[in-house]
Amino acid sequence: MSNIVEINNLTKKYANKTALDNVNLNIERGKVVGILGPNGSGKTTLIKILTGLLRQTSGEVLIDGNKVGVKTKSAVSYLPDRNFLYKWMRIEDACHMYKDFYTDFDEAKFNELLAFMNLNRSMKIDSLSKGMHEKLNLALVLSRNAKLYILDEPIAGVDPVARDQILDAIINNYNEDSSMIITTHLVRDMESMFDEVVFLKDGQIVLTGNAEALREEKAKQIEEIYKEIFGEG
Ligand SMILES: Nc1ncnc2c1ncn2[C@@H]1O[C@H](COP(=O)(O)OP(=O)(O)OP(=O)(O)O)[C@@H](O)[C@H]1O
Repeated sequence: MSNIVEINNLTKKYANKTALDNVNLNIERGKVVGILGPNGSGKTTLIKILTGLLRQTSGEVLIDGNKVGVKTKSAVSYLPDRNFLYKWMRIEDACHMYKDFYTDFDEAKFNELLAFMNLNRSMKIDSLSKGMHEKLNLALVLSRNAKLYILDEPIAGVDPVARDQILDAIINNYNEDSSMIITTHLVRDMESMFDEVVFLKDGQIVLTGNAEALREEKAKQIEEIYKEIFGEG
């Protein structure tokens, strides 16, 4: 089984909106895949189906050969696009929560990542800035020894210094035996990380391929291809 993710004819409809329209996608093990698209293109819907937070309307999703469920949830380490920690906590408590929830949580790695992010265990969650929150959340998510990491908009809304730190943490802590899916509309900052890219427009994949091959074929950066597809300046 070489694919960590297999998505066949996936459709998700909300009441009067088709958010994903017959999506087919395979993701090979050991790859970093960028899911690229502007607001409303269906990125979060796709991620929520992969993580089991939402049910599809039709189609099939397999992670590591299994339908999304308890087994796949334990194989996936997920960074949601919003904060998931309680305000009363200190970083210390967040660490304990993760240790209790996930048997694959590596506390030593977490401590290393905290130091790298200039955070410490006694800090209170409600005193953290948005960038600090994002760094903490990422430190928690990357400290699991998961088969698949899913990061939803990991650098949205953080300043350039925090952004660089977050990108370095992802690059330095990515283990080549695992796979990573990252959604973003901040393509310029992230494109060097991607092995594969998937352009999602109005719930459909309009272009996908190896990032380097696409750059060569089109003689353009991924960012320029993105602008061409989505018409963003
Ligand atoms: N609970 C919901 N009920 C109805 N429509 C929804 C719901 N959630 C999302 N949608 C719609 O589905 C489409 C895809 O939304 P989704 O959040 O997946 O996009 P996205 O690419 O993640 O956007 P963003 O970058 O803004 O998070 C949008 O048109 C959105 O309005």
